[in-house]
Amino acid sequence: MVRKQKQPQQKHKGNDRNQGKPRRELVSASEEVNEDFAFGRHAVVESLKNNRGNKLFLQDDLSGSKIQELKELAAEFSVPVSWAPKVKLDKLTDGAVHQGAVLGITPFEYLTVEELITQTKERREEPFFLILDGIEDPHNFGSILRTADAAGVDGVIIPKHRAVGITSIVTKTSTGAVEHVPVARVTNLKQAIATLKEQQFWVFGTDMNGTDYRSWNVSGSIALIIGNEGKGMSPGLKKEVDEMLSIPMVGHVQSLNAGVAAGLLMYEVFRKRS
Ligand SMILES: C[S@@+](CC[C@H](N)C(=O)[O-])C[C@H]1O[C@@H](n2cnc3c(N)ncnc32)[C@H](O)[C@@H]1O
Repeated sequence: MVRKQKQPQQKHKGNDRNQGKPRRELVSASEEVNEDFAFGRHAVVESLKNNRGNKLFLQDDLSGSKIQELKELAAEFSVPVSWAPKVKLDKLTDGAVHQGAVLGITPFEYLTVEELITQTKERREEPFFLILDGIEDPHNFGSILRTADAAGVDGVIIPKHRAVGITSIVTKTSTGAVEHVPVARVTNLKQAIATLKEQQFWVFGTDMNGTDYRSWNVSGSIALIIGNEGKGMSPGLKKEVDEMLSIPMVGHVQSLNAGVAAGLLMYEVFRKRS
């Protein structure tokens, strides 16, 4: 396949650093339950650094250097700190593991596909996007975002309906990668793919009957589609791709976990482009 080159450019989200000190107060955390939250230390740190924090809850019987670091970061970004018992933090996070740190955050800002393309092309000649065709499990999505950040993926495109968005579990599972990987959310993936093709992207699908991914030509601007955990890729989208790819399997199971398949494929691009 002939692949087109793009001009280098520049990036998206900025971190507005505010000054100031956190207020230290002991509160009832239940007053904040209607907010979006990030929890787990890595996720909290990354959300604070990305200036999305509006109130930090720390477990009142914890201390030490990690808690101190969080307090200092909150101060740097003018985020008030409240101390709450573990049981309150458990309530805020629905019993999930929060490591003593829960941050009230502003809602995640999704991009449009057009914004994603424009922003990415400002800094990358040959962008690599991931398209998630109906990933429903927040742990899969979070783990895919974590690998996407590690492997240098330029952006992720998700559908608005019948798929998980950026929830607090996704944020936690991504260990903060959600603050670094731009995510576009669209009402129609077919339309998004058409937009990518207009911009000279090569679009690749995945299932068990495609070309061996080891012979994948990853040059040019590319987008890779990962299918739903149960149904795989929708048949309508398979018709839109330039090529279907498969990861060979020699055992007894019928397919890999979506996050594992996505990880192998993301790192194949990384390996071939490095
Ligand atoms: C659990 S699989 C879906 C299985 C589904 N029953 C099917 O037939 O496609 C979820 C997604 O992971 C990716 N995947 C899993 N195993 C794969 C493999 N061996 N080769 C390529 N992609 C794979 C595909 O994107 C697939 O849609």
